[in-house]
Amino acid sequence: MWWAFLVLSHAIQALTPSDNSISLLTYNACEKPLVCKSAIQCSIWYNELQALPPKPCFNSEGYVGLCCPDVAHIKPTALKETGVEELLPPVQSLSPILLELAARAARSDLNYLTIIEEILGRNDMVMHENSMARTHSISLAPFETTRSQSQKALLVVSATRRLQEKLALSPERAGFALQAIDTRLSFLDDTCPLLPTCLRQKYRSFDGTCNNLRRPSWGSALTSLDRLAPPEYDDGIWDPKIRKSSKELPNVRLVRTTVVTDDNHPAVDMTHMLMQWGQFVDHDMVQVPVFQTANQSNIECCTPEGGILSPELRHPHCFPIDIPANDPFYGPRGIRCLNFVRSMITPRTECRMGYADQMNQLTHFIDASHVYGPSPVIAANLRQFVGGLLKTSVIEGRQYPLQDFQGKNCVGPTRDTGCFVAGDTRVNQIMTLTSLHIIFLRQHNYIATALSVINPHWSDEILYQETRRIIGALMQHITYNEFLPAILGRQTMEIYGLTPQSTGYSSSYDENVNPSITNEFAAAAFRMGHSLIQGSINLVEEDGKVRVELMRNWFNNPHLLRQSGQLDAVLRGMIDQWPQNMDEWVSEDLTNHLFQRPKRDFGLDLISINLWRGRDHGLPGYNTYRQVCGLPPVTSFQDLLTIMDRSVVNRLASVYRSVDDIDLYIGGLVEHHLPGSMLGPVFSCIIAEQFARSKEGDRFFYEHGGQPYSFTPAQLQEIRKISLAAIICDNADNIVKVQPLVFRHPSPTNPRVNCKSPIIPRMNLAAWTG
Ligand code: HEM
Ligand SMILES: [Ca+2]
Repeated sequence: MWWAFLVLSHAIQALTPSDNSISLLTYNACEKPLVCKSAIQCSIWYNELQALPPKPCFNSEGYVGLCCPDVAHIKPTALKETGVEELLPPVQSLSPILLELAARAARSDLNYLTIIEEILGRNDMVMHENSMARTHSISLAPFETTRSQSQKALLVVSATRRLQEKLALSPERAGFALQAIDTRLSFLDDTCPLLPTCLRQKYRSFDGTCNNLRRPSWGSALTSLDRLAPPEYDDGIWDPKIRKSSKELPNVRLVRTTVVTDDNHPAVDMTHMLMQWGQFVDHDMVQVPVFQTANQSNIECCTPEGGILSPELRHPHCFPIDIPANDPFYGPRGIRCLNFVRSMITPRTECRMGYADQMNQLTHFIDASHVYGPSPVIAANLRQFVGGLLKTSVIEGRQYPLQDFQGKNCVGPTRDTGCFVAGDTRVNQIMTLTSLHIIFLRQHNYIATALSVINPHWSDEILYQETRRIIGALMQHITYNEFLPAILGRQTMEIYGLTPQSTGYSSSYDENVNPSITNEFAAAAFRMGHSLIQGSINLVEEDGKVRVELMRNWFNNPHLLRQSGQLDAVLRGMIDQWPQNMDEWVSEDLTNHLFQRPKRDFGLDLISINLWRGRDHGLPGYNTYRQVCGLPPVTSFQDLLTIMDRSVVNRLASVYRSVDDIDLYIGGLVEHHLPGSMLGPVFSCIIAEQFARSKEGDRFFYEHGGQPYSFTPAQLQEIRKISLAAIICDNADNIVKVQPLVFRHPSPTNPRVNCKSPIIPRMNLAAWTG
């Protein structure tokens, strides 16, 4: 074992009180194969280090660090693109007349949809302004450009359904065999997305196009999610999955109330900031919008009294969640329906007919699109076009994101003072998330200003783009260096080639790896973060006094952050408070009170929504993904006893008919964790595979060398010094002490230190002198 080499001398506690004053004369060498690294550079080994008395040392630059192993690398294993042709059944010879008929019928289906929308609109079947469903729809609203893309996919789906009817194909064959038909050959040629022409630009495009020079649309905004396993739509094409082996699946709310309860099981080694980073990076990676009507109204599927709208009054994209009459929470309140609108779909880049795929309206890459915006138009609105800076609003001398005084997307006092505007529309969802948007905005302006001093000759454009490139790299570095090791554990990191290097370039860019977000990641596995959320948010004042706020009172209401000292209180709270563990216990603030409106005592249920979203996307069940992940499938509930707690298995068995019916989300949520990880094997596999493709498939990934515009080795070393701790120290209003690894709870290995301490290194931007 590597740690057998550790020679234990000083305890780190001895260092912390006077950490600024340690003389370099007390330099400690590390015994090989250990090397002296700052805590942030040893984040990946945190679990092992914590089990041992720490050995402080000074690295060559004078930073106080820990003796840490030099990380070895294992070959990455992201799935390679096999090429559509290899997957397709032999091309069928369909007559051009049949194809034309199907295409024309599809166009009339779409016209029919417009007529239905008109009639529903005229009859006032629209969503109430002040409803919890409205708050939900804010999180999932399409951009203006999104709709036309989705209309194209609706045409392809309709034409596929018409062909299915005509040819009397089974659902199994319809979704797959019809992929053999290229829409460009079939009077649907206008549904095929145009490919951009690419130049070798130094900077990422805003919409992610031209990252892959051979496949310019890979990973770009408005393209489809990829799949690890083929969908199981009810009709094989796009109808939601409502049964398995001809038997109806259990009601999702019943699954949620039977299996998921609210109980306090905190992860005491971690902090709530871990949860919050998860959501922050998620909002860089994926947003699947839901349908709105042609005039951009939100779709309502429930009656004002809480029942399900009758089918003739319901929009065709409604997929309302049915609440059992005897539901312990909603039952007594007379609520029998939770609003749910289907996810938008988009044509696949290969322009094939066949089953539907959902759309990601963001760039799939981790590129800080949530800071800058996922399109040139959105990005331009957020820029000052002076000095490389982003626009801000200044409140009592402090920088905040822009405010939208017209929009009515917030509740509480924020409704009158204006919601914040950032590169992602979910910025106001919960103030802990908003606080990260604020400090990343400030970090951008801080770096742009520093670069303008170093390089007075740089134009606004160069200052902006160079800073944007650094911020994108920081997002990636914090995610791979601090966040993923805490979630996945070191072993999974290494198996999937996710471990950041300590020096040099990575050579893992592979133009055959599709960087797209997978449907399994977005609609199930990464929603594991919902289990980490604390229903109460701690706010810690400068003097250590703690105030507690219930999350249910703060959805889309970030006004508190405008008040002096409150941004710091939220940030201090997050690096102090534990998160909940990833398991079947989830806070009631999310499972009964999500987006609760003022003066109400109920909201939505995020876990039911997650399960329903999986069925909306046609995701196969948990057992399928055991096989996708190389694990043996289970054949009975008995088999699950080695994988989950007995009480959970009993509860699953009481709602699901067969183990094959278990939804991916609930199965992944309740698995026993892998050693050193917060996740079980199936979620680990889906999440690690995603981050492998997000690395290997991203030409601009910060560690990649060999690209015409890779960071220089010196710049890369500076980026490697950065931690979320440093970003908090530099951009909060007045936070003076943090632990170096903010996702980990303070401990002797990770003690709170002064922000100015050399234990928390900073980038030296002189490496960008140009
Ligand atoms: C207070 C915290 C959070 C709230 C209120 C929240 C709420 C939501 C809501 C309402 C949705 C849309 C559900 C749907 O209609 O399908 C969603 C989606 C999602 N959430 Fe969260 N979430 C939170 C934290 C997190 C965290 C910590 C993570 C991950 C670590 C996460 C990952 C995701 C993912 C991956 C999606 C799917 C995104 C998409 O495909 O568009 N969330 N969340
Ligand atoms: Ca992105």
